[in-house]
Amino acid sequence: MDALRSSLLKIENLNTYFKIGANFYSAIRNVDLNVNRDEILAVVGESGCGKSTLAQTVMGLLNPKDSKVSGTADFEGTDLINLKEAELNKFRGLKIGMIFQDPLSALDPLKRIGEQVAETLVYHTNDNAETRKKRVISLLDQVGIHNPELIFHEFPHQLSGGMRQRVVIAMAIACEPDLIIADEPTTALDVTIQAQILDLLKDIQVRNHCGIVLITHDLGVVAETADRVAVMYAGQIVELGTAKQVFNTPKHPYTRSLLRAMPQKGSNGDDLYVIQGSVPSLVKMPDHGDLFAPRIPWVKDEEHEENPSMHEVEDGHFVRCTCYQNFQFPDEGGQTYGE
Ligand SMILES: Nc1ncnc2c1ncn2[C@@H]1O[C@H](COP(=O)(O)OP(=O)(O)OP(=O)(O)O)[C@@H](O)[C@H]1O
Repeated sequence: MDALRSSLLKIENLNTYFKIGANFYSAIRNVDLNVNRDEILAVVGESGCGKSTLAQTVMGLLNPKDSKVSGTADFEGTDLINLKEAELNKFRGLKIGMIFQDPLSALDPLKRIGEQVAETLVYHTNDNAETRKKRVISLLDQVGIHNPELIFHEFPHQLSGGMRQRVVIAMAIACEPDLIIADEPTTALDVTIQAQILDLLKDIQVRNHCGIVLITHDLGVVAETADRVAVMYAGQIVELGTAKQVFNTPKHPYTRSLLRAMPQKGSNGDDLYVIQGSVPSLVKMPDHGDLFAPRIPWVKDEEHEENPSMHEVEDGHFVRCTCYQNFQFPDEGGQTYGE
């Protein structure tokens, strides 16, 4: 199936550094990632792993005064990384739609919904006002807003959180972009609304034949929605595969830890696994070796590669570092591991 999907975005050797004090520190490290048409690719990891920075780097949204970027992000033949702002604006909204976590901050409180959804159309099309209005109402309808003519005239504060996120999605799909980048699109919503928004994203992906990058810290969201999954830790992809591969046969200790830390149905949470430690700040991040090693201290040094590389463990399923090969959690015997 994957071989049939055409590549939309090809990220190669992408590095992002932030200036903190007098120095630059790595936030994204040598990321290689393909996003295909007709797929939902989830990027998962704890807070601070670099998911948003990856999206912002690709979209040219970082402040050049405190960041540096190297590598390429080839979108249908154009490298987005070194594009000037004016050139990037031809892609944003038209070819690539963006959905952010907090719909309220994505919307202007002083503008009516219809006007805001129309803005992308004003920028990218020559439609007259009447055609635009029809299109906006159709878009509101497509994202599941039941009374689009009425909502067209309302202000953001008059809508619920779920409705506002539907409006933001309508804005993102207004020009039928080939790629949608959704950064934690359901995090600010309650659980039942989350499921509806994920269903909507899936419908849009199928209907518009686009590719979607779904950034989330919530593996539950991924299991329901994604075709492929990239697991990020400390700015690196540590595991990549189909959702089935990553969920059914997870390899990297980080992926396995995230899955173990997921609440299970019927559990009261008492037996929830807690991953030791936390994602280090950029300043404290080691600059080589297996960056997850400090959080699995029972694994002997020699089990890690000095410069962990990606290994293909089955077709399309990649894992970083060799430490996955014998990895066990302490309650599986991991503490006596290697003795
Ligand atoms: N402008 C910035 N200047 C300095 N450091 C930054 C900047 N933006 C992000 N960082 C740091 O880069 C790392 C990655 O952050 P990022 O927001 O990309 O992670 P994330 O996985 O998306 O987490 P979250 O879901 O909490 O946003 C973090 O250590 C963060 O503190």
